[in-house]
Amino acid sequence: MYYLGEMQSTATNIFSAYASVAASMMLFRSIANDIVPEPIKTFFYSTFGHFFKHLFGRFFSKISNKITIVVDEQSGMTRNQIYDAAEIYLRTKINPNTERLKVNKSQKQKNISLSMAKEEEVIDCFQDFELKWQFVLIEPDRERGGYQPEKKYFELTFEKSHKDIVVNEYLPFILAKAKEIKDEERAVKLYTRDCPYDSGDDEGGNGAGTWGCINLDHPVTFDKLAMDPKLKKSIIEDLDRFVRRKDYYKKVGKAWKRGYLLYGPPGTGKSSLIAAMANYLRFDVYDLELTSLYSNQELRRILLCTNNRSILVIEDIDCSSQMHNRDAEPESDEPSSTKLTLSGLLNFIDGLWSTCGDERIVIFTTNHKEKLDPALLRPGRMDMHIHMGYCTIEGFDVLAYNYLGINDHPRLFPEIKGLIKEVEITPAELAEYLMRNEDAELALEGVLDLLKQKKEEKCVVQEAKNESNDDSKVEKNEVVESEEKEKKSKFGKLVSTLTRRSKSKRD
Ligand SMILES: Nc1ncnc2c1ncn2[C@@H]1O[C@H](COP(=O)(O)OP(=O)(O)OP(=O)(O)O)[C@@H](O)[C@H]1O
Ligand SMILES: [Mg+2]
Repeated sequence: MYYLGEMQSTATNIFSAYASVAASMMLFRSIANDIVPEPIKTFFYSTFGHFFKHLFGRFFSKISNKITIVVDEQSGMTRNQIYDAAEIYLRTKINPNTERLKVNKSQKQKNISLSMAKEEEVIDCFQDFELKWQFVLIEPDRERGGYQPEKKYFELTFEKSHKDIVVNEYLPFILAKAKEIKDEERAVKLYTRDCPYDSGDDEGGNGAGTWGCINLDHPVTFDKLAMDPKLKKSIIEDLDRFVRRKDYYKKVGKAWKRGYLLYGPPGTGKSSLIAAMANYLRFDVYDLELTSLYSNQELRRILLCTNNRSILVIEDIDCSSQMHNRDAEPESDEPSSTKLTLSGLLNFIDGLWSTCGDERIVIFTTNHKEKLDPALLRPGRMDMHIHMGYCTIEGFDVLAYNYLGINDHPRLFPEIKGLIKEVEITPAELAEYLMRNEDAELALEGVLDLLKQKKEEKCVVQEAKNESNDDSKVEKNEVVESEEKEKKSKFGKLVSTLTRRSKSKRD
């Protein structure tokens, strides 16, 4: 047996006595296995039925080439990471016929999880061989009194020939898989500066008074977002590529970070997209309100207190940059290097800070891309510019399915879709109307009325425009006419003056 984790020291002589007995047993079993021919074993099995089959099965399997690794809960004074990883990983392998399970939920977990109960076994497959996990719990002997901790460990049994693969590949695979599951299960956090709650998180990085956090219980996911399907696909691919390219970023000497600029009218889903990204990657979100900051130094301090695998969000960057163009305040006597400026922010994000952490995403949002400082739009600054526009037909399909659970309505869908092509309507407006009635048909009628109203408004605006165009044409014509009249009159005057002069000359 191999012991991973804490090795309890026992008296050497007891151990060696045990070892020699065990060795003799092994030798005896091995000889027995070799000398008892297969037909005799089969004869025994068929003749003495289940009892002997079980007995001999156990006996002969024990002599087979199996090895057992013990994965203790503790590794010295600390927890054994392999034990923790195995516990998480094995939850996904629980056999449906298992009769006893344990149920768990910690504060950091989103959902309830099940794990193996005492003495339960789980069979796993790796590459092309089988492994057996058994959970062992040794409860304290109450009669002995005094403090005795309970002892928990897993026994992992497999064929000896696979020992190297298990140690070098299977156990690292379990560590990686458990991390993936843990990330998947942990609640995504939303950090803001004005949140009164502390994270209660001991992962470090959150200086007291710097960021408070709550769970980001935003239910939005990519499939619920109404947006251009190609754009959605390209965003998901971009995120996937980003997270799997750690080595690539290292190789090309770039900080492992990515920047997105989301722009579009209010209510088109910029904030929803950020939440969908966070839920997809299971990254925490740091929502930074620049108006609450007064200097580049403060910004630096704040940003240094953010964790890896996170999204830093600065919404309405056009407003923030205007507000903090503090160089424009002539009466301010702060040295310009300490004031908060957009260039300070960009330099920090692009500069050394970006190399301090891993898997960082920065997202800026704006309703007015055209108002942005060109420094922000410079190629290479934000890796992807994402336009969130008015609702399209595909977007409506997503919303209708999401809010009403329907894919079609023979009468209302065609009319609604026809109007969606003609008018500008945000997904937020549509969502609001789709939610107004539980009855799908009534909700769709509401949407149709809204769209008709929008179309009417559009027509009125168009007519007004046309009229104002006509007016300006009329005005233009009038101006031309009056100018011509004036010219004519001037010409007339000139003619009459000249005629008068020539007349007088003649006279
Ligand atoms: N593209 C979308 N897909 C699905 N729902 C959407 C979409 N856009 C908006 N919504 C709905 O409208 C609400 C408001 O949208 P959201 O806050 O994401 O818009 P925004 O673009 O961030 O607006 P603002 O520019 O005002 O910040 C969302 O909670 C969601 O219910
Ligand atoms: Mg928003």
